[in-house]
Amino acid sequence: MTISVFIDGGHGTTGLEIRDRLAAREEIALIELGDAERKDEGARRDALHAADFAVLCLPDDAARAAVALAEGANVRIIDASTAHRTTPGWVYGFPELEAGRREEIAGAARVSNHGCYAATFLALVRPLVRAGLLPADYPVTVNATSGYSGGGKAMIAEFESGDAPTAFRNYALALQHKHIPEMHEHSGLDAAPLFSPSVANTYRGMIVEVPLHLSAIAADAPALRGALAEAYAGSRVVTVLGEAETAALDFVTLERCADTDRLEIMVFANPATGQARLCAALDNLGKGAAGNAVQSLNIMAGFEEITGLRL
Ligand SMILES: NC(=O)C1=CN([C@@H]2O[C@H](COP(=O)(O)OP(=O)(O)OC[C@H]3O[C@@H](n4cnc5c(N)ncnc54)[C@H](OP(=O)(O)O)[C@@H]3O)[C@@H](O)[C@H]2O)C=CC1
Ligand SMILES: CC(=O)N[C@@H](CCC(=O)OP(=O)(O)O)C(=O)O
Repeated sequence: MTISVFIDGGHGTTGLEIRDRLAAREEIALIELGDAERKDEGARRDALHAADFAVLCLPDDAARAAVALAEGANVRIIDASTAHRTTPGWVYGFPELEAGRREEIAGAARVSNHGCYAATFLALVRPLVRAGLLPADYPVTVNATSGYSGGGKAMIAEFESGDAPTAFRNYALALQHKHIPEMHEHSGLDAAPLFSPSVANTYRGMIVEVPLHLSAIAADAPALRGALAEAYAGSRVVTVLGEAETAALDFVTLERCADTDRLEIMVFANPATGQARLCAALDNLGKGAAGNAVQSLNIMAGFEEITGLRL
């Protein structure tokens, strides 16, 4: 079977990454627009109406407009933007997050790709809330660092301007960020987490950490690790490091999963202090964006789920 795929925003950071993963695949025919046409509404409408699948790699407002342009077409859409991540009628496209989610993605006409920070956070927290190990009323804090490609073309240009502004900076200091609604809604937590993101002067990669006081949750590290391992058993994309593997680590680098589509989870803990750090690493452009979009496309089209992924 051959499917046709249009990447709207295909010249942007995420769009090019998805193109990289799809271009060589015989079962996929890409519908591509040249520089003169790629922002032309008529050309984009035609492409959206001609394609079996469209992947939107656009700013939020442009993604909403693309969905309107696709009205009346049979095209099935994966939106990589933030626009539809908590929108009724859209499936939250994180296949590993819930039992049955793959099947929902497989049958969906509208799938929203998860946010990069949100996916990494949810991968850590959602199985623990579901298992009752992390009480829904626990006041969760999320510390996260991204490579600068997370900010798209504009931030890449800023960091690569030849006069790199900084090695590392925090942001979202007004305690608002576009990923918080999906982090809250899909975690099962009562309250929104306190999200503390930062960006480092390296192109790609991400680490997300959730610190926990074990005395407040009545679960120890083996129980947390066990629940996470059970949640992702059999997945080649989301993996949980065992106790010995974790103990051998002195640090986790931002680049740990860079240039891959993997998401790796580690549970660090000290029984003497009763403290733990849930930690996960991925590539913001890999499982955080393009890798996950391709995984969802594979599921929707009935292809082997990990075809084209960098594992
Ligand atoms: N970068 C990342 O790590 C991640 C990004 N995302 C999401 O993916 C989406 C794309 O992000 P990213 O690739 O980083 O952004 P970029 O800025 O790198 O790319 C966006 C692309 O969209 C094009 N574009 C803008 N408006 C229109 C329009 N009206 N019609 C057609 N094309 C248009 C831009 O054109 P031009 O080239 O002329 O500027 C650009 O090529 C965003 O919603 C982002 O939130 C999701 C997860 C991670
Ligand atoms: C470093 C940086 O600026 N990152 C972006 C988030 C990455 C991204 O594009 O988020 P989506 O997954 O929602 O698209 C930010 O904090 O706004």
